Amino acid sequence: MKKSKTGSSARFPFWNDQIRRFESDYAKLPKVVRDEMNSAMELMERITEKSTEVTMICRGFVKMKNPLYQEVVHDSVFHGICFAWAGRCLAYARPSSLEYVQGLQARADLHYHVGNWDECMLDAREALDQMKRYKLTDWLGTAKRLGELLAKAEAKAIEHRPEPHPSMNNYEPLDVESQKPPNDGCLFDGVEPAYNEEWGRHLVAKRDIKVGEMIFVEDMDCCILAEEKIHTNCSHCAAQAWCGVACDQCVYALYCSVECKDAAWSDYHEIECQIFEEVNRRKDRMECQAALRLLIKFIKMEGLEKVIRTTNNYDRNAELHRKYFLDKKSGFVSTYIWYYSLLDRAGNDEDAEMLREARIVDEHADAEESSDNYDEADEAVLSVVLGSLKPDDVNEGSYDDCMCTVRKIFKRLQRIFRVNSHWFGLLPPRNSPIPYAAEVKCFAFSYYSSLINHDCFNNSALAIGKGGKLMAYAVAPIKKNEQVTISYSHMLYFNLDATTRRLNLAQERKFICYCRGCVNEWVPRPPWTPTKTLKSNIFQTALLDHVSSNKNWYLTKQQIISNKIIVEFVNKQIYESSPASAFCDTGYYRRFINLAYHMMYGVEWKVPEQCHFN
Ligand SMILES: C[S@@+](CC[C@H](N)C(=O)[O-])C[C@H]1O[C@@H](n2cnc3c(N)ncnc32)[C@H](O)[C@@H]1O
Repeated sequence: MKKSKTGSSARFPFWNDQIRRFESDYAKLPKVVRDEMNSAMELMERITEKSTEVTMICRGFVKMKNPLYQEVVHDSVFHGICFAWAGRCLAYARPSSLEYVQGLQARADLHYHVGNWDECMLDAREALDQMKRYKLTDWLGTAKRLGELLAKAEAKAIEHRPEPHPSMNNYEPLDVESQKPPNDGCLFDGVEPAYNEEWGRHLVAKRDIKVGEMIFVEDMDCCILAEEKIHTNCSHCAAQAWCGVACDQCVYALYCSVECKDAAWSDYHEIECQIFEEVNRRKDRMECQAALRLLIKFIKMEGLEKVIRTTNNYDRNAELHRKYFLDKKSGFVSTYIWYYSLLDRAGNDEDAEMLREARIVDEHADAEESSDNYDEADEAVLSVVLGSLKPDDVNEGSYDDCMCTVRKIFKRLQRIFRVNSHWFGLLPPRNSPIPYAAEVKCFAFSYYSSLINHDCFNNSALAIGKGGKLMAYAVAPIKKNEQVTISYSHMLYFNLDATTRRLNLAQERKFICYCRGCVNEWVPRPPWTPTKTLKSNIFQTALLDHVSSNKNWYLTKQQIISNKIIVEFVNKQIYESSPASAFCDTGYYRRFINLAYHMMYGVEWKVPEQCHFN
């Protein structure tokens, strides 16, 4: 291992140990990977007093012993850990400190190393701004290095700006800075909500939609951060909040800007604030926090009494309210009923029975919503809400009745969040040759996204952009009148058979999947007509041997990733032409396999009956 210029071995003795243990592994790595690792190590050394984190990085590094990982995944994992570490450093350092600037610089450098030019420029610019703003003494020559890095990244960004794929003739790339929905509305003219007995509520394409085309962009109604993002991202819009502002009262909720802080305060945080920390400690934090925020918003809209009256009214005449099923927009009653009725979709009782028999759903799941189902933790939280929002005319006598209904609504909103919200990942670097797995950033809930059904070979994917906008974009061509679908699970990578996929969905999302892939093992056709099979290269020969040895018929992730031709091809087909990354999407991977098979053997990939998950 290259010796550090700054003498880090003395500062981080554990590193010597790692060097001894992994020198031989290291020697086997390709030079390019070694160089990258060395430069990343140097970057880490620049930031002092973070030895615990650096130790963790090295431990993570060490875990990657599997030789299969070395060439492709090793360095990406390593970089991933470094990113996380630089991020953490930023989160804990004071924005006015040089350490913070160095964190930004390290991250900018890492972005540069993995070819993430735009992000590199953003970090470098922010670091320079911070130095200027806080008049920091530049005793390390940081400003000069940042200036050079910025210039290098700008040059690279121009050189590497991807050409839109020819299939994207009419595609206008998304303006990531503003991400404003066109025509002042949420929905592009391509899709509309629909309802039928078979699929319940769903979205349907009104015209042919091309790969990469934006389907809708909308504001989210509620977003709850994943555990590991609580200290780094905005609690209101999920954006990164490195220089964020915390709530003045609880000092716990973090926001990316004063605008988000004010919006959260007036929508729900004014009340949530009193119990924020407590709710954050709960095992069911996500659904509890979401239900609480929605409940507070509703009560603030028209008052507690109206909420209770509308709920009771709906419960008595659920069928009559079907007219609101697709219409959320006109007034409190329809908005509220639209939310509240989300669970009442066309359901299959036999499925529910099967899930109960398999102990996938709790036998007492229905009792969950019963107003008698008394939970002390809920009670404490709800009494704070009622105490703050109770109108004067709710006297002591009717308080218990109120509490009963509020308890029921709270439980139901929790279930709605579990069923109708979706996870949103971080967008991986655009030009990265390595398909990063998506990192879950938040679970969010919005009108159109809550109507999208699942398909194992989904034709669209969701992403979250700056300003907390939720967007859906096509990852496969969508025909007029076809249902627009996403994939609900990031566990469905690759070649799982229908039974395994269904089990996974049943466990994660509590329903039995009836998508075309699960019902009759449908697989998508490639979007082009193959002219010839590629000449076999070393990789393909090895792969054929591997496949025909019959032990492992399937392709391993590493094998597919290693094939640069395919990576390049798929990049062109899907990734570069998409406004957001298709890598965070699971249907993408299955399509990837299909394309890979097509390119290598000129045949369509069929899912075998017996299959393993690698
Ligand atoms: C986010 S909601 C989608 C909207 C829903 N169809 C409705 O009417 O409200 C998710 C629920 O829709 C149903 N669903 C979605 N995709 C499905 C599929 N492929 N097969 C069966 N049910 C599905 C499941 O009941 C699931 O819990």
